[in-house]
Amino acid sequence: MSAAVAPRVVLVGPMGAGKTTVATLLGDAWGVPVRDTDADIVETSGREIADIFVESGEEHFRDLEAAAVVAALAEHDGVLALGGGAVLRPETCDLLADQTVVFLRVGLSDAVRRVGLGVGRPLLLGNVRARIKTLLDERTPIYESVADHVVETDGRTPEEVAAEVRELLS
Ligand SMILES: Nc1ncnc2c1ncn2[C@@H]1O[C@H](COP(=O)(O)OP(=O)(O)O)[C@@H](O)[C@H]1O
Ligand SMILES: O=C(O)C1=C[C@@H](OP(=O)(O)O)[C@@H](O)[C@H](O)C1
Ligand SMILES: [Mg+2]
Repeated sequence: MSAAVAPRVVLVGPMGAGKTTVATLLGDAWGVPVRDTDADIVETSGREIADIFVESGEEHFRDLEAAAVVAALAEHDGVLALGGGAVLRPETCDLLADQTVVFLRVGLSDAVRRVGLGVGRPLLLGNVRARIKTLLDERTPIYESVADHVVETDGRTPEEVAAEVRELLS
């Protein structure tokens, strides 16, 4: 059974897919609030994402992220953007089964172009292109498994992507 409060849409996908950007455009278009689990984690922990990874490790970040997803799904009825690795936790995927989930797909070249040097995204430290390729290979099947809709973002502007999401959900 769906919760009484539920996001209108949950955006998933890799770093650089445009989840954060498109969430804001959708919120503006629909006139609903926007949440992003990365921003929620920064606010509740008082630390930047990169600092959490460096000081406390990825697993601790994933714990905070899983808790941020639970809170957002329970409290928020607007647009919700997840971090790219949120789907690594099976309990998060289970929760997404009751939600309307859109997978913003991005290919390797566009993702690399968009994240640049990966500043602020600690998992990309080192060879950004090689790291993104590994993450895309590992995670694409998970994004596909939780998604109700897949929207391609390569070669498209965030506005075009947001327009397709709006059309899909209208
Ligand atoms: N469709 C797009 N085309 C070009 N650049 C984009 C697109 N979507 C997002 N961007 C840019 O890519 C970068 C990463 O976007 P962001 O929304 O933070 O992605 P995510 O939250 O999925 O990691 C930002 O600089 C953003 O302006
Ligand atoms: O893919 C990941 O593991 C991560 C994605 C980031 O969010 P975006 O996907 O919004 O960049 C952020 O949560 C963190 O750097 C880890
Ligand atoms: Mg983001």
